[in-house]
Amino acid sequence: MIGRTDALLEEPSGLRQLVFGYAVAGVSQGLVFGTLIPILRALLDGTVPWNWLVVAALGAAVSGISLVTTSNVGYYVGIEAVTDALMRRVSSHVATLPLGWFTSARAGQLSSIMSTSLQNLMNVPSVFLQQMTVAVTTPATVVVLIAFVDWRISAALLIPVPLLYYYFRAIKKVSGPEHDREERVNADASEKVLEFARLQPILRASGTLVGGWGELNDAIDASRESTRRSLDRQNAPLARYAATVVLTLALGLVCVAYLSMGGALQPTDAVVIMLFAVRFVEPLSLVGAYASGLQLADTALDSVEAVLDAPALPEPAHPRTPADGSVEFDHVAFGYAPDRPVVHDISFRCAPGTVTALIGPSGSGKSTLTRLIARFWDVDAGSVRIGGVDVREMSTTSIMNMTAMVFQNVYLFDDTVLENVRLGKPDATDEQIHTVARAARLDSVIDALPDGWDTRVGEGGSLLSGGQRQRVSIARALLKDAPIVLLDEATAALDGENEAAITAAVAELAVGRTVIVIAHRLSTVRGADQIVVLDGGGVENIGTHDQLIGRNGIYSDFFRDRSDAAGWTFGQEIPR
Ligand SMILES: Nc1ncnc2c1ncn2[C@@H]1O[C@H](COP(=O)(O)OP(=O)(O)OP(=O)(O)O)[C@@H](O)[C@H]1O
Repeated sequence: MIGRTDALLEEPSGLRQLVFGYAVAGVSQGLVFGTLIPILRALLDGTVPWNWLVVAALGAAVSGISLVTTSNVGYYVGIEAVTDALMRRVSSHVATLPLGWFTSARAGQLSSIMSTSLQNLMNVPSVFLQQMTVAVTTPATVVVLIAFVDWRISAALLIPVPLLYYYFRAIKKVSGPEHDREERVNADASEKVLEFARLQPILRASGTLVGGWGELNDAIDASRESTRRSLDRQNAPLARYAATVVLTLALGLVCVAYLSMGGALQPTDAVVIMLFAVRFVEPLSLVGAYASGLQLADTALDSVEAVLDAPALPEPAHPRTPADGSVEFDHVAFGYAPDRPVVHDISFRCAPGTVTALIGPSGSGKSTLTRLIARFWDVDAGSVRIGGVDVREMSTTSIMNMTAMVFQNVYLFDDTVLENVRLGKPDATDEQIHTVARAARLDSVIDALPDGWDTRVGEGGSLLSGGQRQRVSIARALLKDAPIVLLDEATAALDGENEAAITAAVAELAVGRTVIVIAHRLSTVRGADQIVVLDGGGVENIGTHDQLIGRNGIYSDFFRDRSDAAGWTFGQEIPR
């Protein structure tokens, strides 16, 4: 575990030094017990063993001081050198990962690493490592000291040790997958609780709440079942370990009794060694329980390792600068899983300052294409170019500077509206923010808010409506003033005011910029400079509204089959 932690941190964490400090405490504790033999012998001879008493006092002092100082350093190592340093490593690595890595499952995984896994590691240096090291070094010292009196007793005590080690490994082995399973099942249950809270209006309206919500009940049952199963599976090796500890003590005591009956052991020595034997097994009995804790720390390191192993987005050695804001797909193929392409042989060009509408049935690859432009993932074949430069030859900063994204389900920070817009350009003045707010038709929203610009938007922007959140997102994009805008038009039914405001705001956004829009509204599609119709991950047709209407294909079928197209939304409704 220590080696893995040091490897993950790429520098020594200080855990080895801590083990050394705790070992000094454990050995000195064992030596203090060892002085009992000469002390008792001297007392029975009627002398006061001052020298041994001094040794015992010194041993106790060394043990106490090293235990206190090492565990104090352990707190520091746990908080700063391990937990904090790993959090920083994870955060800085995550910042280099492709945006496509951040699925909602990964976000949950990341949050669980930062909150639970790394917190589990925090106590390892000060508590767990201390208990474990002392529980091993004290009995080890005691057994060596017993050997000075009679080696056969030490041998008897050591016979079951390999068995103890075997059961220790067995407990650790079974608890590994169980911890993983428990972590997954508990994360799922927490996710379901959140979903249950969010879905309240729908669940109540549909009467699904009678008898509880099945999915939540199932998740809670699975969580309980997983904990029960985990305890069950650890129970057998734990019981075997405990029985072996008792066997060790019994062997030691039988050996002492045998030797003292044969006269090989003085009665006083026999009594003290019996005490030693008890002292030998006492800490060992605790070690079994530490196996599960050690595995918990290993599981935490596994999750950290999984994130750190995710390959960073390769940055070009010599980044190139795009000539303009054009976007071009050149025979692009891409799939989320190897050998399962989601889009294939995609080729089209969006000239600078034009609007391209992407339409097509659900799952045809519209979102995937917009995200490939911002290099959420790298293509499997072909090339995505911005201003004539392959995005893989551009620095991530340059791609981010060139593109602004206005997607559905806009996430806002739990801060004021002003600060949420400012994110588009952190050094923007309030005046610049007010100007883009007017263009994004956000000013009317601000006027109606209780504290105007200083109104907090709640977690994720929950205090604003979907349409209002999208206006904030458009204002951000306007403030950023990137030459390329990737837009996913809202599919949700918007009220008249939001609909008109967003249409006007998008029109502002389109002025002088290259816009690639996943279009759901007829007005957007009609007004686009080119419409790219996708089907089954390929380009089915490209042209303007007038051109496509005159050709056979999905687009003209759509208009022919429906007489009143004005109120339709594209996307899911396009027939195959
Ligand atoms: N992160 C992902 N991991 C794996 N598969 C994905 C991922 N995102 C999308 N897909 C799959 O890729 C295919 C194309 O999805 P995409 O979201 O690009 O289509 P779309 O045309 O935008 O669909 P919609 O109109 O429903 O949003 C679908 O089969 C989808 O299930």
